Amino acid sequence: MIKGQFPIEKFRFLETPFYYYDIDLLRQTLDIIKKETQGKNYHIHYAVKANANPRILREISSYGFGADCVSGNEILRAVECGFSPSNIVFAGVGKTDKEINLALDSDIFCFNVESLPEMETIEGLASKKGKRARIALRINPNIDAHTHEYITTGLNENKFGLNEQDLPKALNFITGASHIELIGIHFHIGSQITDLCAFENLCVRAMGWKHWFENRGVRLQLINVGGGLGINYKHPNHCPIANFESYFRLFDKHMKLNDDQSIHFEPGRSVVAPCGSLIAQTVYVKEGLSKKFLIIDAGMTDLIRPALYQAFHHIENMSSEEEPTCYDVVGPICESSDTFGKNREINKAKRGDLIAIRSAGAYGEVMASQYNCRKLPKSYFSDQI
Ligand SMILES: Cc1ncc(COP(=O)(O)O)c(C=O)c1O
Ligand SMILES: N[C@@H](CCCC[NH3+])C(=O)O
Repeated sequence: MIKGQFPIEKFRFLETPFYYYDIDLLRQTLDIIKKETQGKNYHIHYAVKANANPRILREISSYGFGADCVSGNEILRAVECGFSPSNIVFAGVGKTDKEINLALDSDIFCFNVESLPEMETIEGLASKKGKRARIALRINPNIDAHTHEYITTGLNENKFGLNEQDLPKALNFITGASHIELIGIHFHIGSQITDLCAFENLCVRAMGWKHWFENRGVRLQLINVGGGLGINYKHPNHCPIANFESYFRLFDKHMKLNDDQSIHFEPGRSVVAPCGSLIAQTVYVKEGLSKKFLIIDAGMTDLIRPALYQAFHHIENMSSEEEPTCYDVVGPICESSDTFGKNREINKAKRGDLIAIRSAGAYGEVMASQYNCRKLPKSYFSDQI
């Protein structure tokens, strides 16, 4: 841990557990994304699902970026927090009529369509309103993203997107429809992708589909390559920002588009994960038969990723300078999977010590639950405490 990185003295007055967001780090990350995409035909739609905290959303929207939403409520939240509807894309395999109507009334930029029946529904609802909806077809490219099986999305077995064999039917329907306009194609192959080769494969596949459409007389305005860029969960202090330079350079190199065509990106985790930490307090240090348990007051209800995907988060004891000791770090929830880390070397702990679970800014606070009648965690920001 970098000394002085967290305002521990201030933390002592706050009820734990809570999320703490480093706003400077978030801004540094957003600055890099802006720098890497400026002057190119690149558009960013931040994936709201990763963190929908209003303060975080306002920071991101203030950079002029768009939003990628996956529910009607995310659209409402994004607009409330400063994102322009004309910069919102709407994905999801189960868009309801109510959500589609909301998106049509809000005049969002584009629906990322995931099935033939969804496309027919959008056509029908847009027709009733006398509107024309812009759509991009989400294609399942059958690419292995080499990430955890629960967060891979672009394989044939996954529920997302249209399969190759659906595309002629989709195109046929669009040709005869007067209330939808096909403006692009969309992909999202998975999350926490650290092997950039997966994105290279995606570029090759996307260019293939672009030609497929062009050969059928369809000129696409955009290719949306989704999100998925991973971060370094092991070393949050050494690598606090995702490798955006290499990521965007890869698309510069492999996507050959015309001047009037653009690439859209939907990063989530890479934008917000590093800036968030879950701060907890040590309730007990318990000697087990063969191990020591560090029992903290945060649980899987506050951060479910370790329980759900065996995800690794770096854990540190902010209150101790003593020699590291090996602990299983666990929460108070009545589930054995309520474990944040096993066999972790952490500075020797005592009751009351403050513990930081790092890189928790994405899919942390948004996935919190109230199981065991727990309170939802609060959030604090580096420039406000
Ligand atoms: C369609 C879509 N776009 C973007 C994202 C954001 O992905 P990530 O947080 O990995 O960047 C997701 C989530 O995996 C998604 O499902
Ligand atoms: N919630 C997952 C990622 C899912 C991304 C959404 N498709 C995580 O914590 O890693």
